Amino acid sequence: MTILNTTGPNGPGQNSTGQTSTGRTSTAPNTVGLDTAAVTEGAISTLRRGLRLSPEFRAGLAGTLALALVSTAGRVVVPVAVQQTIDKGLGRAGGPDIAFIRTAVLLCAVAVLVTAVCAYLMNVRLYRTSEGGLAALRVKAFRHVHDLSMLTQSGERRGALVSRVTGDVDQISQFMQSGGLMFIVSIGQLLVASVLMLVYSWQLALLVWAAFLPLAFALRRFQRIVSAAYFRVRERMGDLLAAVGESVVGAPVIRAYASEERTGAKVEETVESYRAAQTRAQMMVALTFPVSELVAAVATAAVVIAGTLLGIAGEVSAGKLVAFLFLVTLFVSPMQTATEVLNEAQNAIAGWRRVLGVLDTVPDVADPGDAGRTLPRGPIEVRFESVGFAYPGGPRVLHDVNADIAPRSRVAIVGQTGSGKTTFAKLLTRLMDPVSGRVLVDGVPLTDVRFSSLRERIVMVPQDGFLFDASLGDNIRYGSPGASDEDLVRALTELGLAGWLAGLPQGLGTPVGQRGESLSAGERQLVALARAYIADPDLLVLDEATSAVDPATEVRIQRALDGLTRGRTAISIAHRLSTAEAADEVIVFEAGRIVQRGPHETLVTRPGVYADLHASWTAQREM
Ligand SMILES: Nc1ncnc2c1ncn2[C@@H]1O[C@H](COP(=O)(O)OP(=O)(O)OP(=O)(O)O)[C@@H](O)[C@H]1O
Repeated sequence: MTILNTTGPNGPGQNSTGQTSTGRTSTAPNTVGLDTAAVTEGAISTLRRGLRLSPEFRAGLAGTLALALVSTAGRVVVPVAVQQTIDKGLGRAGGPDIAFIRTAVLLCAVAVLVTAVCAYLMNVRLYRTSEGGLAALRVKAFRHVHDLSMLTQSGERRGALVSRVTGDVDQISQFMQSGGLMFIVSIGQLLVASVLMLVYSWQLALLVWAAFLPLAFALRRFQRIVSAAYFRVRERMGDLLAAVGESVVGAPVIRAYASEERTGAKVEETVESYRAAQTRAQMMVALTFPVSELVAAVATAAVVIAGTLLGIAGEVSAGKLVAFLFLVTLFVSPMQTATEVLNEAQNAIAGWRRVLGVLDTVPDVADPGDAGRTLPRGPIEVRFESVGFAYPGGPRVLHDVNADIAPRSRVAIVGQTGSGKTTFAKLLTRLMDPVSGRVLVDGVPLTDVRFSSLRERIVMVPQDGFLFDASLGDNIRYGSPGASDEDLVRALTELGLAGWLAGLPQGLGTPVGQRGESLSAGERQLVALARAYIADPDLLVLDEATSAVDPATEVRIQRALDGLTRGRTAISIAHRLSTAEAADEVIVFEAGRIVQRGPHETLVTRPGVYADLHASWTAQREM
């Protein structure tokens, strides 16, 4: 089935057993809304799952880690050189050994150079790997969004959905490229400094660890609080994007009703919420800076005092004590950057959770895939068997709907607003699955038909045929990507639209503008009909547009509709009296039930819902 106003083909994401790309099995096929289970998941588990899902991030990690090790090992060269220079060069029994000092300085210079080159190479590798991983993650998340049903998508505001695929992935990017880098270097630095400290003086090493151990534990606990704060930040960003997006898309309505003030206030509210959440999170992180500074100062003072005492007792040489002070600085700086890394990591994990929230969401309308059936070509027969439907969390809106629609028949669906017509059409095109009963096409349950076959055979033309910011020809071609310009011209001619095409300034090349704004409402409908015609489906589901058009366009639309529906099964949600009159059969809905069906001529003579609707249509037309 194809909804001709929306997207291209669905991307992969779910297999025939109902598994998502993350490997979770669906336990609630009717679940809608994005998965929020990840919110309660631990940081490490999120990180692990995220990395498992994006193996690209791990590509060449061993090489990068080796470079990180060399570049961090190089950092201890200076303290070692200082220690050697003092103890062996300057403190030699017979006076300073200049040759030794020169060699030590030279070796030190070479080591520093090697360290710098390794650090550069490590950066380059990290950037390459992380950008590759992020691009793959974006594509994966985007494709999965398209696998989700309309119902799931409508549970999440569009802007927030966009933010999950863009902003949230960016947060991961920042961590992978700077926080992650700092993380690797910091761990390496901590290890190397610790080992050397142990070699120089185990007593002083224990002293430094004792000073920092409580801080390490405190940071671990603190991480959870910061994590929750950053999750709120990401949520507020989603709200902000949704509000801004809505205000831009709805700009004409906002202007028409002079509600700029109200809309502005709403957007400002989301900006303010984002600011408050971000400030709160950053203030928490900022608190860790002075605390770690304090601990560093205490550790340095303790080393100076204890080191001096050990020196007097002859257990530590002057060179080792000076080198130790260098090492304490090396040990302290990862502790301080840990807060920064924590900041980046929490942000990234919050982002990752939201991206995983998309990927974890099981598509509730599943493609049977290769296990599914392919429908043969030819006019389609439709059958609704005791179909019931309720939107998530809502009451039943369709009750025990039974209907048989013969191949090639033109059926008009009519009823008061809210009576269930669109819901009926959505079930027929498998945008949603019934809560009870089943829908069959050519005797095959819709749930057994593979999406590719469904899209080929069934086409839905919604009321507001969405047009992409491309040429008229390209918009029509969405119905059949391989169609040539000649095919398009032939299709338009067969629909009686050759005159209209000839009147357009650039013919098929005419740009339609964003959402087709350069065309009139009637012209947009013509494009939607031509798009459906070129797709050549066997079952057409038309949600008739309600927008008023001029009489000439009305005639064109009617002619195009006749051409489009000829020889196919066509089910129209009729908003026009003429459609119901011209149909082979009319199905009348009231409060989610089919209350009447039959030809217009019969129904119009019987007292009932249809006769009442017809009377009010006729009265309107005569006004
Ligand atoms: N996405 C949704 N979530 C919750 N309830 C919905 C949703 N869409 C429709 N409904 C409800 O389902 C019922 C049937 O709606 P439906 O859109 O099928 O009516 P309709 O006959 O097509 O109306 P209209 O002629 O105005 O388009 C209504 O009560 C409506 O409020």
